[in-house]
Amino acid sequence: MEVKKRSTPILPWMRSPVDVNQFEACALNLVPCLDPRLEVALDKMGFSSLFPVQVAVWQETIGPGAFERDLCINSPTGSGKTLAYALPIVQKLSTRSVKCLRALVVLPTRDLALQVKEVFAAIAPAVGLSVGLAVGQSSIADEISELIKRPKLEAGICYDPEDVTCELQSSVDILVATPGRLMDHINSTKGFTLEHLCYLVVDETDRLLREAYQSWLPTVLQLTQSNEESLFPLANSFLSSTFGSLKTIRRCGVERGFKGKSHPRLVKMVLSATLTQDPSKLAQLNLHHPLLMTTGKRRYQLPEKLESYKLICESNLRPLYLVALLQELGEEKCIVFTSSTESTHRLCMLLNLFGDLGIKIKEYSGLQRQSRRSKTLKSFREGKVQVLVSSDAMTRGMDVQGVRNVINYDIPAYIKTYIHRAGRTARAGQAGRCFTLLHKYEVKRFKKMLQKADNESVPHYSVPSSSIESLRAAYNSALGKLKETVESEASRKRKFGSKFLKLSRTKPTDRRKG
Ligand SMILES: Nc1ncnc2c1ncn2[C@@H]1O[C@H](COP(=O)(O)OP(=O)(O)OP(=O)(O)O)[C@@H](O)[C@H]1O
Repeated sequence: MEVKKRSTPILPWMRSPVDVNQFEACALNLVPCLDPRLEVALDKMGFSSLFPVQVAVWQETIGPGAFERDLCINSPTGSGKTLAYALPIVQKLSTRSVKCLRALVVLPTRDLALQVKEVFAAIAPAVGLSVGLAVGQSSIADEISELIKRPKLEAGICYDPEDVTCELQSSVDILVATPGRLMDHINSTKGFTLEHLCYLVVDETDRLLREAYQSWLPTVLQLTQSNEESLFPLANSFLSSTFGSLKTIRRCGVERGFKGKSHPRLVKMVLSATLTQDPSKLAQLNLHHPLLMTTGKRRYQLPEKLESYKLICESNLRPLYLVALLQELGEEKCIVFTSSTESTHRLCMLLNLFGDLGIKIKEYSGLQRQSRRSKTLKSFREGKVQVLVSSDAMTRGMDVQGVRNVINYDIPAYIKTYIHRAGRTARAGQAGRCFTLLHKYEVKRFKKMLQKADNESVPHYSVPSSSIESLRAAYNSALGKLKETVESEASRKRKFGSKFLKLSRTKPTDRRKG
């Protein structure tokens, strides 16, 4: 007997969203109330107009009725969600007189946070605001010195650091952070406070809500609520004593509160191309009278100029089909997605053992060190690398100019994954293609999955059999070399592992230092 899956009830406020499709792009000089300094900054970025989602959010956040409601923005990949929240926040903070941390943007990964920081950094200085980053890219000490301003000590007078804590002040107005590093600063950085926070952005919300990351969200919400509401009275008294006398409208509101609520309240903006509708997940955000902004009627939407194709092949011939396809695509920037870090590593090695394909291919995955990943990403952005073989580390939010093609070497398990992977191309109104390599038994499942994004028919893409045949000899030789490379890697790991084990047994303190 078929068991019917119970559908999750939709929250009432989600039933009447604002449709972003009703908005049109708007030339910068026609955007109401836009600060002329920000217009110049946007112009320098090469932007001549605001995209529809940016116009829709601007309308809700600037002018009468501004930010009366928290915003939940569900708009396709590449539609410009970053600027949609960055621009109103920067414009709203442009009139602030005292520097303190007033806007916090949280993202799930370091590379994404870096990307978003660049957007803020391109506009915020134009109105005298500074932006900080807390992602663990540098040592915690370096990060603290970027984020917290120390008082200038008079020559010859030596203060005890405990005595100067009341003078500590934030060096930044806006902070872009990953949850882990944010929690490090909350727990141990003197002078780091969220008590003046006016704006909280949770980007890639569904991903961030899926993982608890040391309870970062409840902690942030508690530290920004009025004293009456706080479950952390000790934390609040610690913060008040460290921050001393700095009075902002927000802080006074938090202190006084009104019926147990702070006023002005903390404004929240949550965004994703696949925003969750799960009431229990959304409840964690404690949204105030939320307004849903979405594009079209469908829950999942692919970019307008994205073309999706399926390529059917035998499982054991997939590498051959991939190489033939890459050869057809030539030097166009392309991302190849696999289902795991392990297969990313092996596939990238195999492709590089194929002989001279005339394209530079690199790996990008969670298995690698951050420094290595950042270097690869930079080369890919600069066009020195044309093909990136990636695990799902590259799936969400990453914005690389000129990516014309995405290839799903492994079929994604969920429509959400398909949407985010495919969304690395066809961004900002550009055209792009997404190819999915399938075994014939996977075709039905793939079709069903894409129907959820209103993509009924995905045409076949065929690679001439002559191309496949001509690659067979090179493939067999590459497979042989791959076996040798994998074996030598494994023996190196074993050697390193036993050395490390010996060291860790004899010198426990050294290991901790390392
Ligand atoms: N007004 C604009 N004019 C021209 N280009 C823009 C504009 N706004 C954003 N862009 C560009 O559009 C691209 C996509 O923007 P962004 O990364 O914010 O998309 P997104 O909606 O957040 O996508 P994702 O869901 O994948 O994270 C970026 O390259 C950005 O520079």
